[in-house]
Amino acid sequence: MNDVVLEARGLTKHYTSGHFRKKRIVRAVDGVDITLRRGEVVALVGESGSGKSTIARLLSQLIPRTAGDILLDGESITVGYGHAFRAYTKRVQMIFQDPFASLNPVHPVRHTLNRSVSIHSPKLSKKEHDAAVLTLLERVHLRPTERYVDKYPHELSGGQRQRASIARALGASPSVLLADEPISMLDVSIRLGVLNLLRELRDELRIAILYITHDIASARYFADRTMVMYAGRVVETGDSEIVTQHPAHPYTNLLIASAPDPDAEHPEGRAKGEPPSLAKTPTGCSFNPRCPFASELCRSEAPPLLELPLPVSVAPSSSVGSVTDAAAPVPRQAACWLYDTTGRADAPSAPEFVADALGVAR
Ligand SMILES: Nc1ncnc2c1ncn2[C@@H]1O[C@H](COP(=O)(O)OP(=O)(O)OP(=O)(O)O)[C@@H](O)[C@H]1O
Repeated sequence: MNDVVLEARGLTKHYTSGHFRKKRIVRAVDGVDITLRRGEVVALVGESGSGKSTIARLLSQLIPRTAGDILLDGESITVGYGHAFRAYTKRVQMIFQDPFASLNPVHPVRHTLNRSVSIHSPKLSKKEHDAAVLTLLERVHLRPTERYVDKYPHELSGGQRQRASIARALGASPSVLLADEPISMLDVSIRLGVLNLLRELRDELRIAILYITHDIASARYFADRTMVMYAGRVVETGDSEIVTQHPAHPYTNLLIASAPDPDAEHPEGRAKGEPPSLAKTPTGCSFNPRCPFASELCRSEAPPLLELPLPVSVAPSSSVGSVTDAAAPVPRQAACWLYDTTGRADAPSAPEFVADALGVAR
């Protein structure tokens, strides 16, 4: 069974800024491949400015792409506006960081959900329509639904507002949710509840979810697969447990090492050093100025995404269960010359964590 719903190949977005001779090209997203499957959460992790939100806007077709292809149910699709855009939006919905962005402050929740239901299911009777609105609230656990339906956004807590905006997105019965930092503005104590709700939607409605976050620890908890982005490119991708427990790319290592302490006063956390300007990325690997292991090769040539073996400790054992029953292992890749197997003399020498990432006994 092919579970792929939404796919992007070579997704690229370059912004032009400045005028005349000072014109600069900002390479916000450069040649990114993403596959979203039914009933699966993919986390897109990276620092501010790495291009995560641009990917969400490209996938939702809110902005045009510079290059690359987007496929919905295997068919290449570019929508401009009008009917084609509305039909696409019905399948691919966005959830924003700030729930106020999708809830009109001057209207009660009922108004927002009425609109969502009537846009996406215009043929319902009045009774069916009203029931659909309450079902949406039930779906996001805003109970008793009769009470929440007449609340204004300012009468709801941050978590309740985010639940209402998720209900609004569900009004379209989407196949894909693009969730851009859906919990980062919420109180730490209620973040887990919202992630658990999204997980329920993944399992019960089999929705494909792209979860955008700067918090790699939450990716481990919530996502099936994790993609790490740096300066507009994917630098590591694989099963979330493997990427977060046996990171392969030096940048993923840095992100994990600087992961926020949840009890800290300012739990945002920051990796040491600064990401490059996307208008003037370094030659070779974009991460090389911050990388303690960079060699001459890293400074001169950008590494491709290289295929990595699964660590022995987590690789599925062929002696357990039937091979045909097992889900296909998630491919694991890193864009780093540390994993070059062609034996180039100018390649970097492997630090200790590489052995762990490759599953070689230490
Ligand atoms: N409309 C625009 N015009 C010019 N540059 C832009 C535009 N939108 C985004 N950028 C640039 O593209 C890069 C990627 O931005 P993006 O918002 O996708 O990153 P992000 O990883 O989502 O960061 P954050 O977590 O802060 O939202 C940044 O350097 C940003 O300044």
